[in-house]
Amino acid sequence: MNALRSAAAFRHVRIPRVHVTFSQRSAHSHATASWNRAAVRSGPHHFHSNFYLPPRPVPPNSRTFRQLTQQEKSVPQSTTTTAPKEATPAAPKAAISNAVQRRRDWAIVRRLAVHIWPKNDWGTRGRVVLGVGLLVSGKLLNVQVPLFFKEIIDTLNIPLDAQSTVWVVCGSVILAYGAARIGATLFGELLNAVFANVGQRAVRTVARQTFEHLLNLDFKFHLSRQTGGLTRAIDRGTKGVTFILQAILFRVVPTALEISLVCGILTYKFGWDYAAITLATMAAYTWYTVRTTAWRTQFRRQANSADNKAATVAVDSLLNYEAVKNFNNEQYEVKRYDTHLCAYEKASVKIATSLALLNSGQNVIFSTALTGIMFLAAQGVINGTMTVGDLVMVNQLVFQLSMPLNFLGTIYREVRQSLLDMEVLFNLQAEHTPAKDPPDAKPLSLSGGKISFENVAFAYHPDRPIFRDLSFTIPAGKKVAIVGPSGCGKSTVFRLLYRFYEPSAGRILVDGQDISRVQLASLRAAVGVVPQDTPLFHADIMHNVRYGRLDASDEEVVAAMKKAHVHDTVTRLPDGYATNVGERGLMVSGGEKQRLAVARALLKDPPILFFDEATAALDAQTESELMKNINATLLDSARTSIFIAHRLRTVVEADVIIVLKEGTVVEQGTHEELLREGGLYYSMWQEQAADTFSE
Ligand SMILES: N[C@@H](CCC(=O)N[C@@H](CS)C(=O)NCC(=O)O)C(=O)O
Repeated sequence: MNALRSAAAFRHVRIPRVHVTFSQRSAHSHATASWNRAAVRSGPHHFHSNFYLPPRPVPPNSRTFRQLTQQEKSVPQSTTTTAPKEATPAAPKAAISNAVQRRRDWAIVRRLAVHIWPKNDWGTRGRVVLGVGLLVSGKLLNVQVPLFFKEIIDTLNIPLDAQSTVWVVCGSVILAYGAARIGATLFGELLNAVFANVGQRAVRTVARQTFEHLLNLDFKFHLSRQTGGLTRAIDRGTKGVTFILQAILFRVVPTALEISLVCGILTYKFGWDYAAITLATMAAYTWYTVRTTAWRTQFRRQANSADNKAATVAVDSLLNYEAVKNFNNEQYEVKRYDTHLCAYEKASVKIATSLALLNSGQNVIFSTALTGIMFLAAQGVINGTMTVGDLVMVNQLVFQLSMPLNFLGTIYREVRQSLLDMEVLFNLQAEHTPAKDPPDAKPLSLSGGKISFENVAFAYHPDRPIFRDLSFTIPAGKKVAIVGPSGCGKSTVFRLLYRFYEPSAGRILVDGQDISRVQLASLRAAVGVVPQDTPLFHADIMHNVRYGRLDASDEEVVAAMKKAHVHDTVTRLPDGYATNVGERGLMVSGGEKQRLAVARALLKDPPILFFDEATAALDAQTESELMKNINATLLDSARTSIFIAHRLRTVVEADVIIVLKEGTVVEQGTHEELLREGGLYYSMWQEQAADTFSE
């Protein structure tokens, strides 16, 4: 039981952070290069290579592990970092029956199987066929090793001629023994190499599909989700894909094949009783391992939770050290920290002691069976029905099975966790399907860009309606402003026109076509926006502006930047257009950002252009400069432009001003007409004029 002993030697008292190679090895190489160093989980970049296995939270037991709280599910951190707090998206519902869970797990495995045997991908299929060939050949060679060993012993176990040499007696069998061992290992490693591609392709496809799906989801979804949670779900889910594929392809299938081969050889050569003992041992071993691992999982969960809490206390106290010092509370904080360390210590001790119990139990079951088999075989030798070589062969055949089985518990635990992570990932795709174009949808055909809202009703929350019955028309090619007090739904007009949201009643028409019946992509291509807060990528200025039209040449970008009056500012920067704007554009001032947004819109050159409070964050001076630029560059007679504005001075030149209040149009006309009317617009104007005066 070398392998079992070597596993015990590698035991970790703390939750293990282990490096391992997930490769199928021949029996003896397993005993030396222990699985404790074998990769049990790998990320998209580490399908076969060594990698860091984070101490992950694991299912407490198969009955209740779906009920883990989010906190418990977060990846435990070292005690000097804060545990991630964001919720994992679309977590599976709590309290589902075992049968339902099993069905879901199988559904996930079936979904993965599609990637192993993808339609029309003959390259991948070829690799799979080759891989299966390598797998079977490797295992066939592996079971030959004890057979050759038997031959060697039996040939030597007869009175030999004094002149005989090893070459004459059993040289060729010894060579065959060595070749079988080398062959088994080589085939195993080749299998790894062949399947690396299949596994990585599956990971890439799942990650790409999820990412694409998330980008296609509507506004509502993104507003209600934390990005950190989403990326973590993708990360963990794709790691789960790798792990499950590896576990099935390199652990479960080869081990099952080896058990069948061993049982077949034993039955064929010595009768069914050997095979019966072997099979019964495998069943008992598996049952004990699964039960004990499920029970042990609670200790890992407790340790993870204590680790997270200790980290939270440590970070909190260190960040607020001033408060700690001001009130002389160092000892109080240490005590708080130590409470969690104590819980961690207790849980870790239980992890170690229960691991000893698991390993001991596994060893007892296996060794008992091996001892029983040795008794049977020894009796066979005494009876003359078996040779000494047969006894050695039976021993080695069964012993070889202990190598892969030594990590059964770990694999079981990790497979369950991977299934959970993948369920979260696949639920993201299944539960939030983005709206599709109707089958008869045609591309939007523009003839000027007239926009009509007809009796539109809409609410973000059912109890707080934004529009009840909104109707207005924006004439083609005109410059129109939508104004009104905060919360009157000005910005929602754009979100509905861009179909970020769908109205609950009424219609929105562009040049007489109902926008819900046209192809969404064509609608969005026709509408551009200069938003209040320009989203900038963590990239250089050239990339950020080109985002308006990805196929624009450098010259076109520069021309747009010149029109937006920001070219000179950029060329004065040491790195010019190659200047990185920083994470979310933090390196760029508000005014520059707006100009970049205008340049982007100029590149897109849409027939309908929205300014969604585009200048609201700017001071009066920058605002008036920018408005001059906009008027001079973006607004030609061919373009319908809509200004959503809070500051009325930016819209005095508009052809039509629509005044909204509580989700309906209360006034409409030119600036002069509305002032003459003396209504809401007039009072807003007076109010803002007074504010400007006092400023
Ligand atoms: N024989 C056990 C233990 C195998 C083992 O030693 N696993 C390594 C990881 S590859 C370990 O460090 N386990 C720690 C633990 O299970 O707490 C099993 O079947 O799971």
